This record gives sequence, C-alpha cells and structure tokens, in this order.
Amino acid sequence: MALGFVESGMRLGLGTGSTASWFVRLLAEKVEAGLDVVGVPTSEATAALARELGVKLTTLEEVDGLDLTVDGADEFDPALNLVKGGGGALLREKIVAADSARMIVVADESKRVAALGAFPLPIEVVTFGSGATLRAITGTARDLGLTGSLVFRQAKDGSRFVTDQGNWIVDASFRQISAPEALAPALAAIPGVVEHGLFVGLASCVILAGREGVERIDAPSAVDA
Ligand SMILES: O=C(CO)[C@H](O)[C@H](O)COP(=O)(O)O
Repeated sequence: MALGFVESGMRLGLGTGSTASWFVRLLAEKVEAGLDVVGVPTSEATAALARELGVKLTTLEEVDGLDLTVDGADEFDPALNLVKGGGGALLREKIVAADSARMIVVADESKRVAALGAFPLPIEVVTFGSGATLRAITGTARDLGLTGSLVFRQAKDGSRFVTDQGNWIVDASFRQISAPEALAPALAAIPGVVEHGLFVGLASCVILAGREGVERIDAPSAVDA
C-alpha cells in the first residue's frame, strides 16, 4: 500500500529495518518495470540492498529535498509520534524524514502503543565524554519525571555497537514516555547527544498491516496525507 504513494520522478527516502527493506524490494520490482525514482538510503545496509536490487541512489546534497520517505518504526502512538532506532539508523533516518514532504511509516500491530516507551528509547551519543552525556541524560529525564536504566547497545559479537556515523547508542528504558514533545527537545539540547529516536510530528501516516488487512492511519494534524 505504501507503494501506492510513489510516482515516477519522485525523490524517496529509503528507511532501515526489516519492514523498510520489504518496501525497497517491492520498489525495486516497480523500478524493474519502468518506475523512475531516486532514493536516499538511511543506512549503509539499505544502500547496499538498494544497489543490489537496482534502485538508483542519490544524496541530500544532490537533490533539493525529498518527496516521500517510507520507513519502519519500533513504536507509534495515537498522535503518530514514533520511537525509532532499533536498527541503529535513527540519525540518518531523522535527517532524511525531516527533509521529506511526507513520511509514511510501515508497521504491524505489534508497533502500536497507547504511550511510547516500552521499547527502550535509542539515543545516539558522541563517544567523547559519554559518561558525562549519560549523567546529563539521566538528570534531564529525572527533571521530566522519567527514570530507568541507560545501557550502551552492544553488537552481536559483544563489542559496543557503532553507528554508521561512528557514534554509540544508549538505550534508555523509560517504560512510559507520556510527554514525548517535552522529552524530545530536552534530550536534543544535551551536549554529546547527537540525536534521539523520538520522532515527534514527522510521520504523516502509518500503513498498518494486520490480520484484517491493511489499514491507513493518518496523523491527527495531517491535512493532505
Ligand atoms: O528505526 C529503525 C532502524 O533504525 C527501524 O525502522 C525500526 O527498528 C523497525 O525495524 P523493523 O521493521 O525491523 O521492526
């Protein structure tokens, strides 16, 4: 269904993760059949997949903004605020989504929540001074009534996970984030925080695949999504 939003000539943001990779695969079939689009990948993994499947790639330096980004999410709430970054690509994902006229999230029912936060919030931090950054995150969260463990993400081999931008990710288990619109700017203002996985007001709609079929949920503020 997300493919229904794509038209020839569009500049697309290509998300990261298992769900987004299905979109890239379906897009590649359309490209093979003649659809003319270019994509900006949100991770090295998505770039490799798109190249392998013959989807033309570009960069945000070469185009003047994007028409549409299609990406997955770890959680979405009724206002279509998101937690993203389970795949470690939140920084590029947010840059790409923010430069897109529209962001469509593809997800299944397991990602729908009443309030964000059961999925640990990924926060990308600079390696230098990470101890100070963690203390600042803890203090900022506490000021907003949030407590919980902060852990550095590990790679599958047990080493510290390093993002495509060379940073680390801290997963913050706040359990329930009742005011994402307050937490988002507070985290972004901490020195050492590069970006966080709260996507507030960026998603235009969610395409939800469930047992009953496919449902489209528009953001409450969306006028033309
Ligand atoms: O934010 C992401 C990657 O950084 C993904 O979109 C998110 O983790 C969902 O992934 P999946 O579709 O594999 O469940």
